[in-house]
Amino acid sequence: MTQTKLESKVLSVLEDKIELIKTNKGAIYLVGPIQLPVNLYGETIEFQWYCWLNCEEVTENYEKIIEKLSSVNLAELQQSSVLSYGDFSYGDDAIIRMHSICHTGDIFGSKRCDCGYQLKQSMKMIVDHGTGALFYLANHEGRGIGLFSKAMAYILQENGYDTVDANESLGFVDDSRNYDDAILVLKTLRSKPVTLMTNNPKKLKALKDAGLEVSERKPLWGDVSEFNENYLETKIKRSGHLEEEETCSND
Ligand SMILES: Nc1nc2c(ncn2[C@@H]2O[C@H](COP(=O)(O)OP(=O)(O)OP(=O)(O)O)[C@@H](O)[C@H]2O)c(=O)[nH]1
Repeated sequence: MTQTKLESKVLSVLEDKIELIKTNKGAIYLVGPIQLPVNLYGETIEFQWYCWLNCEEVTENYEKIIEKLSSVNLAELQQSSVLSYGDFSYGDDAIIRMHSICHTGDIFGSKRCDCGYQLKQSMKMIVDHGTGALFYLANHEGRGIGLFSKAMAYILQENGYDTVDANESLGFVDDSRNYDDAILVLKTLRSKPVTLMTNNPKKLKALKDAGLEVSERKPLWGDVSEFNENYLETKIKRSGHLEEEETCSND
């Protein structure tokens, strides 16, 4: 597609739904909220959906950004998004999840990990809680190694390596995920404390280091089977994932 001049109606409809968030590498353009009715365990639940795009260009002239979209092959890249539920900006008590994309677990329902279970269960916990958000982090595949390298890591795991050794044997660190952009989006959407659903202390630390108040952590274990028991055990023994529920201090 070629770059075209926008109709004024298109611009006026879209620009109210775009927010600029400055980063140290440029900007995040956050678009939303968009109504998203979701089929969650057979029930239709109304979420609010936002998506964001990272750009080096920083401008409040959104026309410049929108006009470029058709000439940049965004489908070849990954964009992250967030589903919010209830009064996420102002509700006193909100529960959130920073979910790292897992093509095999989230989409195919692979039982080699617990990701698909965690995704659905966290959405259910948000709805049960009444207010919350699920951040779906699209640049986190394979703990940051990407899908193709994860396939390689799986082959190594079929040959006796655990998750950590497999990543490291391919020249990666065990976990290279970064939460900075998601945290900036979270801060834009909400300033009050949050409860975090995770077993991973690094996610807690990332939020606290960014000055966010995390009032509580909710663990998210489940869907244990013969296919993922070694993977789950490696998370606790080697990656430092936490087993028990606990209240977080904010120091
Ligand atoms: N490299 C690698 N990544 C995996 C494997 N299985 C799942 N993943 C990825 O691991 C990420 C999820 O990380 P986990 O360690 O399961 O969990 P976490 O996100 O650190 O912590 P929780 O918040 O408790 O889920 C996703 O990006 C998955 O794609 C694997 O065998 N090897």
